[in-house]
Amino acid sequence: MALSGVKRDRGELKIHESLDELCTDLADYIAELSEESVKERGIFAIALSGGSLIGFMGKLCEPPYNKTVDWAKWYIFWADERVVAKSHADSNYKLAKDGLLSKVPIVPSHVHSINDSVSAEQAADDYEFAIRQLVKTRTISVSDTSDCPKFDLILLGMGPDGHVASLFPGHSVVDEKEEWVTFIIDSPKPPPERITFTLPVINSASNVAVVVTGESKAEAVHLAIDDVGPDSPSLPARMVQPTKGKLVWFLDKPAASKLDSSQFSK
Ligand SMILES: O=C1O[C@H](COP(=O)(O)O)[C@@H](O)[C@H](O)[C@H]1O
Repeated sequence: MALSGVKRDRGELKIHESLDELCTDLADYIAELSEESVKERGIFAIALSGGSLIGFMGKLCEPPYNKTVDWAKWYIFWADERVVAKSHADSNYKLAKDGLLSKVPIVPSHVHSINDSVSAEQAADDYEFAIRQLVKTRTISVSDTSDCPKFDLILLGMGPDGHVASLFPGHSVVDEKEEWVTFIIDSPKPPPERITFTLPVINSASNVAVVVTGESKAEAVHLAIDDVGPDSPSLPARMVQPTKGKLVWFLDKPAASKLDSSQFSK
């Protein structure tokens, strides 16, 4: 690993020499959290994102992880989803199914995807309702500081504009405080209709990992992590600040290339 450090208030930074190294480190991290969570409460409730993230999780489908991870204890959710058919190329569910879920022995009834046959608003309401039922049975834990669900792990990607899940910079959805799951119908990145976890839910998780690669995202990484002062735009990625949970950034060197390394504490 090129550099690993802790940045005050911005969590742990893991900067990798290569994508292969990042993928191995990410698989180790997820496998360890799964083991801890299953030991502690018999369940691992994990929320995925779409985009490049799923490809980076590919090593979980290979030895040793495909045999050592307790897949039967996994419950799968999505931190954001596009409101398209599950068979559509833009579907985050399809991406995860093709790249991960179909390759490991996850219990089909543990996979909680959205209702894709209703409006974005209804899909968000239905998804929040489903999560509320699973919080009642403690399949998903509950935060002790808010009434929010406490996922064992939420995995996020980040766009070059600094969006995470489907929380886009300057969109009112970023300010949503009441709902657990909300919707947008005017996403600046296609497709336009999406549902997304809100920041209170993301920030109530036990663990949040943000996985970012490539030079095109270096400026957003800098704005999301460095001490940039009050006049800089506050990106949704910067608002990812788990209240009690642990935040880890998985970066490659190009994505980390604009970080102010003098601000690192090793
Ligand atoms: O639209 C989305 O974009 C982000 C970032 O995707 P990436 O391909 O640039 O990694 C993703 O995390 C989110 O889930 C997705 O809906």
